[in-house]
Amino acid sequence: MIILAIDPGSTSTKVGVYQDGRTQKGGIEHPRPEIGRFASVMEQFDYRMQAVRQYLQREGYTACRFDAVVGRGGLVRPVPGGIYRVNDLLVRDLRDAVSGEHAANLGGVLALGFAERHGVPAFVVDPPVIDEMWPLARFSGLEGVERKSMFHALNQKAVARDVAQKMGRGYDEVNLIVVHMGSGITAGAHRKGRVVDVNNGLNGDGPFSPERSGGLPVIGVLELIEQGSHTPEELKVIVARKGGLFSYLGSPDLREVEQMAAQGDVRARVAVEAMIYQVAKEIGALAAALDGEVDGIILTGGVAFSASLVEQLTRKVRFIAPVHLRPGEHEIEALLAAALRVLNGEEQAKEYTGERHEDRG
Ligand SMILES: Nc1ncnc2c1ncn2[C@@H]1O[C@H](COP(=O)(O)OP(=O)(O)OP(=O)(O)O)[C@@H](O)[C@H]1O
Ligand SMILES: CCCC(=O)O
Repeated sequence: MIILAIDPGSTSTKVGVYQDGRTQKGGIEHPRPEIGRFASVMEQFDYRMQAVRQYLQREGYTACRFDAVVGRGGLVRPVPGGIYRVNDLLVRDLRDAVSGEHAANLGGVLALGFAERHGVPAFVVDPPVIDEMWPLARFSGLEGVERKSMFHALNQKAVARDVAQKMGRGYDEVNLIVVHMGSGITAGAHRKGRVVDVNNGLNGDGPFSPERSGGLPVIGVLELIEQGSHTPEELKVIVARKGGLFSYLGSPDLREVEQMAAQGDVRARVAVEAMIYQVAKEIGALAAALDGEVDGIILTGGVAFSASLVEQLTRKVRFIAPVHLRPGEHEIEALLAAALRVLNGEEQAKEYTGERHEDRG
């Protein structure tokens, strides 16, 4: 059995190949000036196809016949968690960016691009739009503006299942707070297998991150528009891509920022401390949402590779529950394992119908 997994991120495309029990993982970096040439995510399709093709050639997979291709799910309409066969409707909603622009929108279309050449099925798994929020979490405080579920669902669920298993319990038996810290930061309350509350970093909700603003004082933002310094369209881009560490220091790269701090840049040190402070507050809020019944806190994503950040954050939140580290992302493994479950007949792929799903139970 040979399966190809494709996981597009904002500046890289990660690739995985499963072959008879073994997994090979790798990736292609896309320098910001190169990727910045494209006006939209979908315009990158040919460029990313070519990059994956070159990667497969380099690694000696040219003559391979894949049995399935699986991609990271994108911002389609809200759906229940699970594995989805890539169909025409799903491709249309990814192309139309019905729930917003994100590099992940390329996952399903790239998977289909390769699958069609091999005459095999393409799947996506646990897209970021999974909606399992309970009703109270949907309130924002203003009628007509609702909090929406959009988060690093694939990685959060993969590490949560892994930690639950290490605890000797099922994912649906434990309460976990999972914090994915990458370019964006999302923190989810996983209550017995269901993500009942989570911040949507792309929409200006939750802690600030390397490149997202997180929640902002609304009046301050409105004043920026009144003063004419930014249009609403510009502000939407800033909130999702040019906020956080980037806005304070001109870099969304925590490694670079930590270097600046180590060389005595006080602004860099304090900005990182502020990010840690906000993440800790978010974890505290989710602990309250779970009535204090928290079996573990999981720190994951690229930022969790920073020993100093993890140490400072752990000191602030370990009174809540034991802290587990799963640095980096575990998306390729989760994608390949899901496709394998479908091919082995252990799980059925769902049909994407484009109907909006909200778990309001
Ligand atoms: N060893 C490290 N030490 C400190 N920071 C790191 C390290 N490795 C990666 N990072 C930081 O992690 C961030 C990127 O994380 P990651 O690769 O998970 O993000 P992404 O895939 O671009 O976005 P996302 O995870 O939000 O989809 C960057 O700010 C990067 O500097
Ligand atoms: C994956 C959606 C959340 C984010 O990128 O911040």
